[in-house]
Amino acid sequence: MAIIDLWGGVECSCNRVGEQFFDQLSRNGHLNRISDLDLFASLGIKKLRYPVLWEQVAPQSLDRPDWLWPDERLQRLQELQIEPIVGLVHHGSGPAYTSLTSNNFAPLLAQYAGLVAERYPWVNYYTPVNEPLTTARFSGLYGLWYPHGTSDQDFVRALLNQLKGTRLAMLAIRQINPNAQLVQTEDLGETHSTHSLAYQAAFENERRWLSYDLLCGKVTPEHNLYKYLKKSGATTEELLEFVASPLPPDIFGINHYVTSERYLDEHLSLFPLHSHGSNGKHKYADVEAVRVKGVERAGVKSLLQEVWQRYQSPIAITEAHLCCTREEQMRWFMEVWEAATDLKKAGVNCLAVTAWALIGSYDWNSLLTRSNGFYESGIFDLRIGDKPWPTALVPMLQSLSSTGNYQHDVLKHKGWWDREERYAYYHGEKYIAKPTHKPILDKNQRPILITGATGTLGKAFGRICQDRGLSYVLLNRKQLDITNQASVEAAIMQHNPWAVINTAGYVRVDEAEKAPEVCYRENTAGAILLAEACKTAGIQFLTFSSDLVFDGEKDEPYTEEDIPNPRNVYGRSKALAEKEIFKILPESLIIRTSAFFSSWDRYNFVYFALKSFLQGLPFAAVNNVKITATYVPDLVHTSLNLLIDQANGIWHVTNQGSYTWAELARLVANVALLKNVEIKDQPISSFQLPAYRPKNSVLQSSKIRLMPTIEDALHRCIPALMQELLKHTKTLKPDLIDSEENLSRKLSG
Ligand SMILES: NC(=O)c1ccc[n+]([C@@H]2O[C@H](COP(=O)([O-])OP(=O)(O)OC[C@H]3O[C@@H](n4cnc5c(N)ncnc54)[C@H](OP(=O)(O)O)[C@@H]3O)[C@@H](O)[C@H]2O)c1
Ligand SMILES: Cc1cn([C@H]2C[C@H](O)[C@@H](COP(=O)(O)OP(=O)(O)O[C@H]3O[C@@H](C)[C@H](O)[C@@H](O)[C@H]3O)O2)c(=O)[nH]c1=O
Repeated sequence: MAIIDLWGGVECSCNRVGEQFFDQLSRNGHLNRISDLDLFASLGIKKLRYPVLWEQVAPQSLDRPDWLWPDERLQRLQELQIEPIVGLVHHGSGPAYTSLTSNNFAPLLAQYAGLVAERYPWVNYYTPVNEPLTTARFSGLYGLWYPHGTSDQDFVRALLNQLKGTRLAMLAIRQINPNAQLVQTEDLGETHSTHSLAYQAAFENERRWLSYDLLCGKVTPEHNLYKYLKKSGATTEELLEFVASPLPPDIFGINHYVTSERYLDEHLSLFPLHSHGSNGKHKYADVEAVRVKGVERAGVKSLLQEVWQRYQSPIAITEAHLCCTREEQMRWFMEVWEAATDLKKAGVNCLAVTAWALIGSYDWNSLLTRSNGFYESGIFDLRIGDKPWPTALVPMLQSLSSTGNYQHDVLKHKGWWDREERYAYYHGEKYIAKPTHKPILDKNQRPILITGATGTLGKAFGRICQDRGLSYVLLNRKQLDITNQASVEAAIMQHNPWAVINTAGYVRVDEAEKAPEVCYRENTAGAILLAEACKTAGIQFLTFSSDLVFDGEKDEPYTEEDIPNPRNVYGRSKALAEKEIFKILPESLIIRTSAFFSSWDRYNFVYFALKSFLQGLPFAAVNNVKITATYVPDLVHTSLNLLIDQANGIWHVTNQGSYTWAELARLVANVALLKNVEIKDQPISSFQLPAYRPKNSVLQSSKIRLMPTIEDALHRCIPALMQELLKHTKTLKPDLIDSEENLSRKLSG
């Protein structure tokens, strides 16, 4: 039985930048997808942080509120027996007829809150203003959000108005529902620093409590920040009003992120420009403490203990979310859940952990100041399928909400925030962590078994499993010959993997025409043997197929729904493998992909083209065959996410975009900033290749929309590839690169 509750929350920030409102609900589509609520209910959540946002219900004036959307949604939550924690303002500054520094903000918010309570008198939990201190920092101190203040005066005014608004809102709500509870959320990350900035860290470590201290009436003239507030424009009356009639939160909601703890350092040159700032006295960088070696982070458990000791009131984690790969998201949530559960067992009144950003969020990497479509998946991923795709976190949360426990092999390893490779800074120096390269990362963690250790894809899986803290065994042909049943069964017996990834195969397309039996043995018979062994062992199986299963007669891209009709031996061996594998193990995951490129190997078209260009040699390229190309690291990351999500069936995973080989060669030259390269466009027939090549083998996925474009991937690949080539290319033609400055910019990526 779980001793704490699982809550959920939809990322619903609606912040204003200039005259533009950035609204997550329309970005993540929840605004028009009520069916999400049923998905949320399937997680076993008891409460849902849910928006009835002021900016959306009464954008023009409080006289003409539009209740259509919240009526429908709150009614559905009642039907689903999910208790809403209603949020009225989420990183916003209110509708355009008010703002965080306007004196009408608090009374108007209270008026709106009263209207909401009248409409939904059964609602018992409210967060009138989410994270008032964070919003006041971004809107009043850092100038990022409206009204774009950059002073202590604006910061304090914005903070006090939000807290006065919260107090008055709860009073108005309790006129209607006296039992209504205030769930006050805040991000309380501790600040660390160098010795010389200890004073600023001490100030910030006091300031982080201000929302709670003010609401609890603790900010008396004796409070450490009372003078600071007065100096920054707060009046004695408004401060003493909080003391006279405190309105302490009924539940202290902590929004805690791996980046919440900060580190201040005056050695600016060490840190990226975007982290530089100042307090008017010193210039310093403000970075996430998790990246700084030698900084002892408090961590979520001690933070929750600190809140408990300070306020002795019910607490809950009201936002737990990590922008990262599946297994890391699972590890982060599990760490927070275990911390809360342990504290509950130790007598702390810790109520729940909230799975935040259930359907993900957009553009937090720009602090919600730009619409670049940078998406972070949540418990559900919006980039897969035609409805929110249940990631591997769904079965985890379903188990936690019912039993309080969950087992998965990927959880038996530390998260990146606890691994050496996280460090980027150390004692005033840049710090490059020495990767500790060992496959079996944790003896009692069952590995992923990867075949094809000497191959392009096999090696890439090894590297990335290491980087992601996923235990793996990478076996070469001697250690596991996929065409030999005894060898396959022995390897599975010996390593007891939780999944098998087959990257082994015969890829010499032209030679296959003359050696069909070897090609079929390695691409078909071998893959079938592995599928049978996985079926017997009851474990997951992932293998790779190719765009060459198609005949190329279609003018449009091929999707997963298209019927294969291979025109060469290699393609036929792959198509047959697909069919036979699903007969044996229908839950298999088969990823069709095409035309690899990476900076980790030299047997790919991008490498050949770049090498010719740098040698000033003409490069002959096919101009009448259209393909999609695939950046191997992107393919591996996506494949691992799909495997951990227990996806099955056929999936097309390539980078987005389609080119002829000649067009791809030109794109490579452009991205590498090379001019005067000689590309000779030639029809495929001129290459007289033994194997037929379909004139169009462009792959597109009707299921997945998360792979970056080919151009974006080339920008990430070419700097390392150039480094590689310049190291090994004797005959470099300098005039190719239009300026040294461009060469160094290109090489630095
Ligand atoms: N390259 C592409 O552009 C591309 C595109 C679409 C799909 N694919 C598919 O992706 C997969 C990986 O391709 P890749 O480019 O990484 O190929 P690769 O570099 O040629 O590697 C193939 C690997 O398979 C191993 N292998 C072959 N037969 C084996 C056997 N009987 N037992 C054990 N290992 C065996 C090879 O070992 P040895 O070194 O001992 O021969 C080699 O390590 C293949 O299924 C391929 O069809 C590739
Ligand atoms: C080397 C080279 C190739 N090409 C063209 C001709 C070929 O059709 C094409 C690629 O040549 P090859 O690498 O031999 O690839 P290929 O056509 O055999 O490629 C295939 O390999 C299979 C393993 C994969 O499953 C397929 O997805 C696909 O990538 O590029 C040029 O235009 N100029 C060149 O200099």
